[in-house]
Amino acid sequence: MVWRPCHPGGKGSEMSDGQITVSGLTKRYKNLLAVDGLSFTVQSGRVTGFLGPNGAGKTTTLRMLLNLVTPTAGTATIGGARYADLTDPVRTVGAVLEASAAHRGRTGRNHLRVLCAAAGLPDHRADDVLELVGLTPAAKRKFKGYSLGMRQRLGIAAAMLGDPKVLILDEPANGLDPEGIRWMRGFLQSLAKQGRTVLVSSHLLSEMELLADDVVIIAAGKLVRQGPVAEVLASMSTSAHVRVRTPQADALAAALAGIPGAVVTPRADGTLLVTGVEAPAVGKAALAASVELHELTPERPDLEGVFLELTAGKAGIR
Ligand SMILES: Nc1ncnc2c1ncn2[C@@H]1O[C@H](COP(=O)(O)OP(=O)(O)OP(=O)(O)O)[C@@H](O)[C@H]1O
Repeated sequence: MVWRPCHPGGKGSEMSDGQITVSGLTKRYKNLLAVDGLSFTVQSGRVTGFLGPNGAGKTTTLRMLLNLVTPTAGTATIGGARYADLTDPVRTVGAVLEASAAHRGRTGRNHLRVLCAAAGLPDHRADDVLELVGLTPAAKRKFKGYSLGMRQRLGIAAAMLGDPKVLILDEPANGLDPEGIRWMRGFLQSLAKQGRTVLVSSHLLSEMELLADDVVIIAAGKLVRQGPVAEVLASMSTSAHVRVRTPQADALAAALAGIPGAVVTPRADGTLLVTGVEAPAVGKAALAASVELHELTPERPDLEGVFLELTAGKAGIR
């Protein structure tokens, strides 16, 4: 086989056929609908966060995408084809579903060379991907001496051997230290910038807010919300609220009582949570009532808040 790297980045079209389309995807285990008529799309050139409470069906969905689990109904395609029908799966999709496992006595480099041989890829791809994930200095060290972070990088290196258009990762940040997480974020974003499709499941919502362009949120096997992170957050802006610090809490509550929809709730940290009214109106009411303010901060919901609100009561571990 002749190795022709894709040279992503220069020509978007080379990488543009990596859309993932999940349509009516369903998986039943006896009485349990692990995935229940799920439909969503994942675009190339973007990092998409796949979010859901424990047991929501994320791993099962990813495994169906990769033909590791047979769907009860529905389809999952990558670039228009089911995984099983891909003509060149190694170049089309790379996946990291769990922390990398390798022969303990084998070096990282040899582990990757074995995978190259199995996939019909040239040996030098092992060195290419070690470089890509910053593992070159550890290339000749044995796997048993690798830290968890290094094992995660090795797993990603293995997924990148075929220079795939699509990368699928299940909880890649698990067990990484802050530096490792920062590296992962930059790495995945750079792959998306090259036009690749990056689908990453995670329960680290604050991290997802930094990492992802789009999110797909599921609960109890069903789609709850999908779209660009900014839009999903904006769609929840009705629950925007204002944090107020004042030594005259009662007077402020009285001043706000005249504003329809305004609700004042004391918080444990001594501040007041004001909902149903924007910050300028709170400030104006306080001024009119001569209430002294020490803090007036609009708080937009973050992804964590949105996630909890959208998935509330929709089953955790089933
Ligand atoms: N092989 C199986 N047999 C029976 N039930 C299964 C099987 N695999 C998964 N399940 C169940 O399907 C549901 C969805 O599991 P899945 O692992 O897909 O969820 P998840 O969103 O990835 O959760 P987590 O974040 O905890 O990994 C769970 O209730 C799980 O127990």
